[in-house]
Amino acid sequence: MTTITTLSVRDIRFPTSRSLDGSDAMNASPDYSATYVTLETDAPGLTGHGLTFTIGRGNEICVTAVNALKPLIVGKTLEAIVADMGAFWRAFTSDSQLRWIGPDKGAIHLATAAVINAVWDLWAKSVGKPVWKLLVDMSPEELVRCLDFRYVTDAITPYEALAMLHRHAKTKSLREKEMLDHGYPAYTTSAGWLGYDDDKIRRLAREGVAQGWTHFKQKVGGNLEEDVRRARILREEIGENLKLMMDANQVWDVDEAVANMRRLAEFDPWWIEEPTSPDDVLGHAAIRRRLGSIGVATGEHCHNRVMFKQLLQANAIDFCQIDSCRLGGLNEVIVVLLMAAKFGVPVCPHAGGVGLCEYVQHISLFDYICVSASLENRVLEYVDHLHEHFIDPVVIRNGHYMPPQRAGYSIEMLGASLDTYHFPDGEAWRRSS
Ligand SMILES: C[C@H](O)[C@@H](O)[C@@H](O)[C@H](O)C(=O)O
Ligand SMILES: [Mg+2]
Repeated sequence: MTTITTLSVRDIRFPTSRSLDGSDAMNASPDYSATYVTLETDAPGLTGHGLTFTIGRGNEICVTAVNALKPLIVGKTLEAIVADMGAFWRAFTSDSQLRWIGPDKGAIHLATAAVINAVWDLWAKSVGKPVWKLLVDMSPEELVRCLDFRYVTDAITPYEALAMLHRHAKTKSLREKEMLDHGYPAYTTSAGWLGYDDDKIRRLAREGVAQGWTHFKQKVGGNLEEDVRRARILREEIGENLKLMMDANQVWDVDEAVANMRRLAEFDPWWIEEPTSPDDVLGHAAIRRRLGSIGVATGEHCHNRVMFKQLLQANAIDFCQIDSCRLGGLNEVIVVLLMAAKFGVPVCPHAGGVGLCEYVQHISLFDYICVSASLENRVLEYVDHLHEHFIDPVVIRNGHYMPPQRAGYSIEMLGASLDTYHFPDGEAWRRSS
């Protein structure tokens, strides 16, 4: 038996706002941050790691929320948890006094993701596999037992999920081999941050094309004429044939989104991401209907499976952008992957931030190998920041994520980075104050 003996949590922040990396129309100066969780066990050398991504001051609230969740996990055995992961997830998200400040949303749900993902990391390490491979090697029955379908059975039942997983089970090994050989297709956001000047955008786009990227994302939603100018620069650099996506990070009202995207349509955007409030399901549906040929993408702020269910039922999205920390960890992510596959909507996970690329590669590999069995209209986000702080950073080859081989969820950070960027007393922060 392996008992989880302690949970510790750290407030880690990177001063990315100084270079405006990660800046967008809503988040002018984010400091990419992580609420970083470590689960110690009584098994020699076995620890689990998880994080939730935030962008600065909110991080301390997530740290406090993780501390509140501690009694729900410390003292449990790994064996008892994984024997019925679905039941564990249900219990973990059902503590009545903590659920009151959710339910299944906000700081408590972000904190849930950090802990739940740490459990997956621990589980995968205990069997010596990367998380994607742990999932791929499970039978459909074992997988479905990890999930909680509460509130979504009107869209997908566990029986349907089982049937969907069985449909592709026989051909799994072909897709696994394909992924190991070629990797999972990705797109880059690195050239398009709102705070970058024109020269930097041009240089980064040119470098991106030379590196083999085929899909580029641009931030929009500031001044419309500036958006137009930057889109022109990007199109000049990437040409007509590569894909350009736009991301407004929620700044527009519905009518504004339609009007502004009609103006930007001459640059042939493949999708408009977060055109309006992430909670406005019907608003997304209206924008999608009115824009016609421009796809609507959202999900990085979609906080639970119920919201995704509604976006899918309302035909509101062309691309489903799950976030590995916004949802309550991998269990809830898998429920959304299954629903999206049932509705025929491709999943293009949100990444970037700190650690999100490391997480979502596992999710997209599993999605392709076991759930969707399709790469059509699917690209995984990539941003080239902060990977150097991870023990097992992502590997990109020719615009593709190469499957990680090391056991776990690839989210463990280097001890020196944890010390340097610890807020507020790490060296990186002491220097600045
Ligand atoms: C503040 C962040 O960098 C966001 O701008 C980023 O997550 C973005 O929405 C994205 O799609 O990558
Ligand atoms: Mg975005």
